[in-house]
Amino acid sequence: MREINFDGLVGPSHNYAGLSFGNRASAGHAGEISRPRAAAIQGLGKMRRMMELGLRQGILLPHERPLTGWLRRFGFTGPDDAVCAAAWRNEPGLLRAALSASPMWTANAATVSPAPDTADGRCHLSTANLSSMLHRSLEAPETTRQLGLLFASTDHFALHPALPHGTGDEGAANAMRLCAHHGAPGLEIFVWGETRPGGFPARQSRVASAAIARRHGLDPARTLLAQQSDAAIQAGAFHNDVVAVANESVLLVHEQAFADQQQVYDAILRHVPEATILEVPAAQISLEDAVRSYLFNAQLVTLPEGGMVLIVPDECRKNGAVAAWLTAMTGGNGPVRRVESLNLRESMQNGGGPACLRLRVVVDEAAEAALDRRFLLDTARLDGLAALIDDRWPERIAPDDLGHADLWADCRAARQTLLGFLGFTE
Ligand SMILES: N=C(N)NCCC[C@H](NC(=O)CCC(=O)O)C(=O)O
Repeated sequence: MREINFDGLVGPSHNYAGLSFGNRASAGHAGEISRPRAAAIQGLGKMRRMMELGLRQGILLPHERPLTGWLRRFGFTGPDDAVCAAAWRNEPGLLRAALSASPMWTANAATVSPAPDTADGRCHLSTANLSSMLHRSLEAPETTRQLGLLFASTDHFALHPALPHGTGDEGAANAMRLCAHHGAPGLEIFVWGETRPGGFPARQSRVASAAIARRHGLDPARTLLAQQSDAAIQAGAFHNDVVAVANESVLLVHEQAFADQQQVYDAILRHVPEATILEVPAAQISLEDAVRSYLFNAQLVTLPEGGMVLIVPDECRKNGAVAAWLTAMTGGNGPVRRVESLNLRESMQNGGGPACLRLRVVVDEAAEAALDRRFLLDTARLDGLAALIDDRWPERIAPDDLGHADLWADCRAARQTLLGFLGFTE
């Protein structure tokens, strides 16, 4: 079995609206000028690198923006542009939400349990409700639609709808899987948090995590619900994947990721005795540096020829403590000897690193063959996408541009061109 990464293609409306309370990068860059074209090209650069490494790469598509149908539910009427204009005049926050390109962070699209872990031997997926943030709560219906096409084969896949709102679920960003190798049964770890009054919100609820494990038919003996540490949430780790990343038998984790660190390590070593836990001490890298650099939001991947590579954002090289730790790690005797760094600055400035931008799905050959090919990339399609983005994606978006009909028209047209190129007729 092997892992396929489905990256979210950065949509043409990518902008900095400061919509995510508790996400320090989102707040810190609010009101700045964004560069959607550069953002999308940076994302494609990561996909290209993954393919060069011999890994299978797919995409998920930007959603319709502005999402006029959603704005209509607030009582705005008339033609689409009149709806958007009225929303901008009366409730600009609603138009900002309806224009967010947040579906690009597909680690939050769904939670995935590969076939070896589930009772019926199919790969189970649950669309995330993303109900904690208004702009992200719009995503689930379109995400379900795309996942329904991509994973249409019920012989191999079972897709569950989003959980009811109010039970916060942010998808794979809060789940980890430890196993001997991708095809072996794994220990699935679901990380949930509790909101402290006056603090940053915890976005994954225990109720949601437990429900997903139940729905996916996981063996309770190989399932762990682990509480995220409050220190991590307050430092800006709004998802677990900002402080931990796992791949096969390796866990890279910050010392302060969980409320009970030892409970997590004990469970891992019980189920995967050969596991390597690379714990980064707070004395070497503080939670603040972890959040600033997004070290743990790396993609840790197994290469076809064996061995693992850690794909980090360039910000890790610029942070002295993190750069020193990475040099020491690759020089040591551990399972991760290679680190590559990529420029994902446009996404990073909204709090999305390499791992946020991808949904990982482990499949066998038969399940892979059943996937909708339109979501899979080869070099020719990647080149075609780059040319299309160069041509159609806005170069820059300033905060006031969000209220202009020209931008709405450009975003709609860019997406239509993309859908046509990829073979989607709507
Ligand atoms: N950690 C993972 N897996 N995903 C990162 C998601 C970043 C996203 N940022 C935003 O939604 C910012 C949008 C804005 O401010 O305009 C979020 O906070 O949900």
